[in-house]
Amino acid sequence: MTATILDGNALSAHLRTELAGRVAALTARGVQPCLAVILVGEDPASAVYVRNKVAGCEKTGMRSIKDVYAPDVDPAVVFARIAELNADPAVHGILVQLPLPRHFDSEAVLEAIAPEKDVDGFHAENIGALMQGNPRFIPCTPYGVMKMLEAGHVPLKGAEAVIVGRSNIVGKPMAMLLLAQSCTVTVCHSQSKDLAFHTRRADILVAAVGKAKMITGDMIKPGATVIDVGINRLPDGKLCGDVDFESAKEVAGLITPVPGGVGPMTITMLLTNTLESAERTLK
Ligand SMILES: Nc1nc(=O)c2c([nH]1)NC[C@@H]1CN(c3ccc(C(=O)N[C@@H](CCC(=O)O)C(=O)O)cc3)C=[N+]21
Ligand SMILES: [Mg+2]
Repeated sequence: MTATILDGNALSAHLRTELAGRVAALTARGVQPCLAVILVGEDPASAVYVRNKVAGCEKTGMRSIKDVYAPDVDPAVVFARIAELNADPAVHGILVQLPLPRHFDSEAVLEAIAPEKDVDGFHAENIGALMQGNPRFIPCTPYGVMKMLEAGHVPLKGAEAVIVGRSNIVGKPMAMLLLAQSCTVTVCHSQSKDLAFHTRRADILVAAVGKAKMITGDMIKPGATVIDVGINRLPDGKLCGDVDFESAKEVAGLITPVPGGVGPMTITMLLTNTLESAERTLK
């Protein structure tokens, strides 16, 4: 038996059709959702992601603003622009693409974004609200993973969930969301002693480490749901995940591909957060 694929492109297309309807309804009431994206520097992968975000806005009827700065820009210029976007009532979401160049204090940049426009969900206030079980914006990648688990009818209550990776962007918020759904959650990381011992116990395995193909079939419990958050570019230019898809698909019950899995869902949830931010302005 080979695993059933959880198709992030198909689920995204479905969700974005629903979003477009809500965007049209809100626009008819005089509020067109608007996302502002700030990109500093010319990292080609970042440029692709930002282009996908802007295209996602266009296709769902949202407005977008894209500000691109030179890699050596004075951070004060970016802080001033964030302040301007914070104060602009026509802007509902602000995203500063990460990673930022080294002369930036990334944390300070994220904290400068108005929490009610922080559609990434990275501001300390929003992370705190998520931890308390009262989220304002759920970080887009873990939010997309939860939607994929829902679409796959994956049972969560009491399930053993193992997350590999402890980043602020994926691993930590992922743990909070799965915990809120009553999974038993284990978070593994680079210092974990016997990684395979943990991963083999997982009913739900989330790989978010950034190491190509590091999760192999022998590390997976038969029938498990395997969610691959990794996006690694191989020397030949091809994208691959943190999971070795070829061996994993022979063991897993459900699996997400790369590309076409979590990546497009991340953008779909960004659009969702932007729409919801705009909807809240009418409440
Ligand atoms: N402030 C901020 N927010 C982010 O959400 C954020 C960020 N910074 N920095 C970088 C990461 C990465 N990320 C991706 C989004 C979409 C795809 C995506 O669309 N992937 C496609 C393939 C795209 C390609 O061809 O490269 C796929 O997996 O099918 C990937 C990665 C958002 N990030
Ligand atoms: Mg990590």
